[in-house]
Amino acid sequence: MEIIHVSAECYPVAKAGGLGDVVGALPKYQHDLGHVAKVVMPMYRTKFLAANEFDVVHKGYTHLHNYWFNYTIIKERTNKLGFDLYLVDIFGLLDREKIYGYDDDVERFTAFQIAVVDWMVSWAHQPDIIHVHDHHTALIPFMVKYCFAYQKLQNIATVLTIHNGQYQGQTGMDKTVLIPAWDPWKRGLLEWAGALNPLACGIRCAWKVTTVSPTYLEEMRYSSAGLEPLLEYEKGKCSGILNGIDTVVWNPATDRYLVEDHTDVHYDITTAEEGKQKNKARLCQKYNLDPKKPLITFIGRLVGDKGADLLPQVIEESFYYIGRKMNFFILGSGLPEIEGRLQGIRGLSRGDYNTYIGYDEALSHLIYAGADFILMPSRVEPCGLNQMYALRYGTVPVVRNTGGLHDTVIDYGDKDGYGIRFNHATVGDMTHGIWRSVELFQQQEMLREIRQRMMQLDFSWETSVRAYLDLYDRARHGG
Ligand SMILES: Nc1ncnc2c1ncn2[C@@H]1O[C@H](COP(=O)(O)OP(=O)(O)O[C@H]2O[C@H](CO)[C@@H](O)[C@H](O)[C@H]2O)[C@@H](O)[C@H]1O
Repeated sequence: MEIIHVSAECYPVAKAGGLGDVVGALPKYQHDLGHVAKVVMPMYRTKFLAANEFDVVHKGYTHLHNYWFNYTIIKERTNKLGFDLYLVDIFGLLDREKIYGYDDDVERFTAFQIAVVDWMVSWAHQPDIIHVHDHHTALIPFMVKYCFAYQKLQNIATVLTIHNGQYQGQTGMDKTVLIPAWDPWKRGLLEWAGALNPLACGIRCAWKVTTVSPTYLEEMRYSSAGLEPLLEYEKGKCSGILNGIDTVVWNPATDRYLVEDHTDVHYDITTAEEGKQKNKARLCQKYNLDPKKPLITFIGRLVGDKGADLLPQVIEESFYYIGRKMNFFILGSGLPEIEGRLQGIRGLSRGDYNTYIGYDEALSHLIYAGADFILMPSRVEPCGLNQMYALRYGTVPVVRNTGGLHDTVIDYGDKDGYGIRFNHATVGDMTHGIWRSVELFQQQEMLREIRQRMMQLDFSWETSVRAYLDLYDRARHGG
């Protein structure tokens, strides 16, 4: 099968979160099973671009309403990522350092999608599947079906994966003029709740829709930022497929970020205790924390969906009610008020709290390796990768029982369990989770046993990749 993934992110080219991880891994595993998997993404000005060699494969000229633009498609020369990588360059729109966050993001991602389909129309052959990811690429299923210029592509099966349904890309209906001439009778497919809603449009127009865990699909039917009735209506074509993790990138025995001049800080299941101690010592030394106390961490976007707004109060209350028995370390960036509060409470630290505000891939790997616990108090968690990375690195996930966290973490109090689960994204529930972490840390023998159990778990792409292939087959042949 030939599968074209269209995405705004792909690790290691450009990543802002879990979307990048998934699009950097899934095609690789599809390729390993003998399929042709291609990734098409915008050509941002990232380090990857400067550090690698590319060939120009296509040049085109098209338009975004009355703005005509040239675009260029370049292909990474060596296929070093394990799949064919294509980057779309549009001068003045995509040639920026950051992925998101510009005033003209609607125009940028619409132009990107137009360039992708315009290029595909010129192909001599047709791929079997166009797989789009999240709202930035979710207009493509509509465009190939109803834009007059792209009719040649209308029989290609389209699949939309929802990595996070909270972000839908809504904008004014006036922006529909940006989409090249389309069947006016289909206007209703673009509109949801009075706005142009690319995610809702993708859910309606894609041949199949997936969410990144089965539980999240269930949850979306009663809580999905306004899309509930749509998910209920379209449930026949939706399925939940749990993400896997890239076990080559995320392996404590070979992790390229775990390097310390001349000291081997890698570890596997047989050397986990010692290996984690060494990484913890490095982390604690660097950030002025106490390696004798449990190290409880958080990595992620500092937004309400991740429960990050609760962290400052939880940390303060934990110190007050449980005592200074633990360290906290937070890595993240997001809403300025949460960043500010987390930085503000650094004044409370007695060598047991610190934070790094920003995005740092290498530091995140050191945290998975060196921490004892990772906190995920998410209000919404479509799948969550942090807990799966943590499990592979022998770090106990302390999670709210929701979405993909429900599907991947069993409380250590239950049969064959290994994590700590709590039910509500509240300060009380989280603080109780922290208290249980501190208690568990004091029972070192049990913690060792749990660590062994966690590190044996298999969250590789193996199963999920087959589920996607099966879904593609059903999309192509009906069913
Ligand atoms: N400041 C920082 N520095 C370094 N690394 C950082 C970082 N902040 C986050 N990361 C990294 O970004 C990734 C986060 O992935 P998640 O899947 O947990 O969340 P995200 O909400 O981005 O993804 C969405 O898509 C994914 C993929 O489908 C779903 O798992 C998830 O539930 C959904 O919300 C991890 O690799 C993490 O280490």
